[in-house]
Amino acid sequence: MFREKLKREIEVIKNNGLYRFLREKGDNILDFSSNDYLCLSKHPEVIEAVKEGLKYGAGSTGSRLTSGNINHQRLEDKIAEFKETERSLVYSSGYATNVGVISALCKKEDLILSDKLNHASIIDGCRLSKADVLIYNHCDVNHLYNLIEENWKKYNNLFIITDGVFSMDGDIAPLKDLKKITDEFNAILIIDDAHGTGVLGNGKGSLKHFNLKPSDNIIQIGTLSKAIGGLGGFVCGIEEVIEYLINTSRSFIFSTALPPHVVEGCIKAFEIIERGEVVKKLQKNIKIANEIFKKNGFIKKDNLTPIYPFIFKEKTMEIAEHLIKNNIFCVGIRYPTVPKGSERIRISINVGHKKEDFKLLCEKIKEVY
Ligand SMILES: Cc1ncc(COP(=O)(O)O)c(C=O)c1O
Repeated sequence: MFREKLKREIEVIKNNGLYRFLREKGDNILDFSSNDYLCLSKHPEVIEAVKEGLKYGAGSTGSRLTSGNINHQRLEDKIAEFKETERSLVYSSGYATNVGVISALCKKEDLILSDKLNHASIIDGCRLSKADVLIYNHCDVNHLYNLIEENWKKYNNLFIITDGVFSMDGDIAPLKDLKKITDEFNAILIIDDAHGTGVLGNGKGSLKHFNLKPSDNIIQIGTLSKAIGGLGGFVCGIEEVIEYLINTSRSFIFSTALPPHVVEGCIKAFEIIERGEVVKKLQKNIKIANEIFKKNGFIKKDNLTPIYPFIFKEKTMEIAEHLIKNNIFCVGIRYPTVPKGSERIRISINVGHKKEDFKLLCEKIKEVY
C-alpha cells in the first residue's frame, strides 16, 4: 500500500520534470560541479595528514560530550585563529551546523530576518527554531530595513541571517550594509560563509573581503566540505556563544563527532590556505574564466567567486546531459533548489582547471544552445 502511494508520488515528480537520481561521476571526467575550489581534497599534504590521523582509529566512537572528543579542539583552535574569533565549534556537517546553531540561539519572542535565497540548511534551522521568521528580498537592504523598522519593537532578540556567498548564484551578501543595520538595531548577524571561506578575503572569507572585523554581534558559520576539501561544519564567534551551543545545540550534542582523520585533514587544509598561494591561484583562474565566459556570452560581468550560474531555463537538463555525454560533469539545477524560470547549470571552477577546459566547456554548450 505504502509502496504504491510512494510510486504514485514519484510518478508526479517525474511528470513535473523534477526527478532526481544518483549518478557516479567516474574517473577522468572534466568536473565543473565540485565545491573543492582549492582541490584540497586531493592535496598530497592533506592526504598524508588524513593517513596520519588514522592512528586515532577510523571513527570517533561517540558525541564530543562522550567518547568522541579526540583531536577536535586543535581544529577548533585553528579555525578560531584563522577567522580571528574568540572560539569555534565543529559539527559533523555544514547542514548540521546551520540547523543546530539557529535552532539553539533563536527562540520564542525572537525575530529572524532571512535572505530569500539562503541555503536550505538555514531555512530548516529557522523552521526548527521557535522564533518568528521574515524573509527579505535577495540582498535587498532597503526591504530588510523596512521589515525591521515595522517589527523590531515586538521582539526580544533580532537575528539577521545570510549566506556570505550565495551557493547557487555566486554573488556576495552586502555585509557592510547588513552590519550597519545589525548595529543600529542591536541585532545579531549570522553569516553562513560555506562558499566564502577559502575563496574571498585571502581565503579568510566574506567578512575579510569587506574589511569587516569579527565582533560580539557577528556569528560566522562555515563548512569543511567545500574549499577545505573535507567534511564537517563550524561556527565561530564569542566565547559565550560557543559555550551556550555546547550546552544546548541538539545537532552538536546528539550526534557522533567527526572522525579524527578527517579532523587532521582539515587542520592541514587551513594551514595550506594560510600560506596564500592556493587562494591566489583560484583568484587567477576566476579571472581567466571571466574572460572566456564573457567572450562566449555566458556572463555579462566579472565574477569574484568560483560559482557561475549559467541560466538555460528549460534547456538546462538537455545541455547538462550533452555535457556529460562529452565527458564534462555539470549538474543541472532545477526547482525547488532554485526558483522556477531560473533553472541553470551551476558551473564551479577550481584551481585545477586550465584555460582550455573553460574553452571546451563553452564550445560543447554551444553545440546544443
Ligand atoms: C550555503 C551553504 N550552507 C551550508 C551547506 C551545507 O554544508 P555541508 O555540505 O557541509 O552539509 C551548503 C552546502 O550545500 C551550502 O551551500
